[in-house]
Amino acid sequence: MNMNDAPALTADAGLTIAGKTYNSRLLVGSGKYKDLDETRLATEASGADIITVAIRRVNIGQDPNAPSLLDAVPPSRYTILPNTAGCYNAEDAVYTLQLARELLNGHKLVKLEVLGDEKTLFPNMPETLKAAETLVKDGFDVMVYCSDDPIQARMLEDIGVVAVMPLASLIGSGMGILNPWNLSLIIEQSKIPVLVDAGVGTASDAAIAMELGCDGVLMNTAIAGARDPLRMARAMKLAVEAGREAFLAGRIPKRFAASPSSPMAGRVV
Ligand SMILES: CC(=O)[C@@H](O)[C@H](O)COP(=O)(O)O
Repeated sequence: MNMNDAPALTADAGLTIAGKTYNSRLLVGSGKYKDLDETRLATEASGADIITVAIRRVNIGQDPNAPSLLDAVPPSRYTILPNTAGCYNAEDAVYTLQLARELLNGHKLVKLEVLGDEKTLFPNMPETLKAAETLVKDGFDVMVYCSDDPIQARMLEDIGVVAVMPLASLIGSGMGILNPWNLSLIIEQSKIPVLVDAGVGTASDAAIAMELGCDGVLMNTAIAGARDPLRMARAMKLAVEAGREAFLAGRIPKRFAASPSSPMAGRVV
C-alpha cells in the first residue's frame, strides 16, 4: 500500500454535555493564577472550551469597579461553568448557582460542588445529592463533583444530572488518580459523561484518566501552580488528546510473559 493510500483516522467526535458538543475534553479552572493575563494565556494554551469559575470568589460582574474575569475569558469564546466552590451545604450551593444564573443571563450549565470540610475538601455526598435534586428540578444542567463511589454516582445519574465528576484525589493535592478501579466501575455503568475532577498533578495523570475511558478531565492547580503554567497547559492539552486516542485505539492486554517483536514464522535463516 502506498503511503498516500493510508486510511484517514476518524477524528474524535468531541465531548457532548447536555446536548452541546465541545472539541476539547480538557476543562480548566480559573483560580490560583498570578493575574488575569496569565489566566487568559494559560486558558488559551490549554485549548479548553469550558472554563469553570468560582462564583463566590471571582468577580464576573458582581463588582462593576473591579476587573472582571470575563474580560480575560470572554463568554463569546468560552463556555463559562459557574461552580459552587466554598459551599458546605446544599442551601448555599443552590443559592450560589441561582445567583450565577442571574449574572450570566439565564445560563443553565453549572458545576455543583458541596464540600465536607476544610481539611479534605472532600464532597459531602448527602448535601450534594440534595442540592442536585433541587437544581435539576429548577431546570439547571448540573455537572457534579463527587466521590469516586459508584453507588453515589449512580444516584446522581438517577436524579438527572448531566455529568458526574469523581475526584482523582484531594483538590489541589496533585496526587493523581488514587483509585483507578473505582473510576472504571463508574465509567462502565454511566450513560452520562464521566470527568475526573481534582487531584491531577501532571500530564500523565490526565492521560491515564482518558485511557481509563473518562470522557474528560477538569483541573486547575496542576496548570496554575506549575513553574510554567502556559507550558503545562499545553502539556495537559496534549495528554488529554493522547489519552483519548489511546483509549479509542485499545491498549494491549497486560500479561506477565514475553512475546518477541519479530515473529519467527517465515524466517529466512
Ligand atoms: C472540585 C474542585 O473544586 C475542583 O474542580 C478544583 O477546582 C480542581 O481541582 P485541582 O485544583 O486539584 O485540579
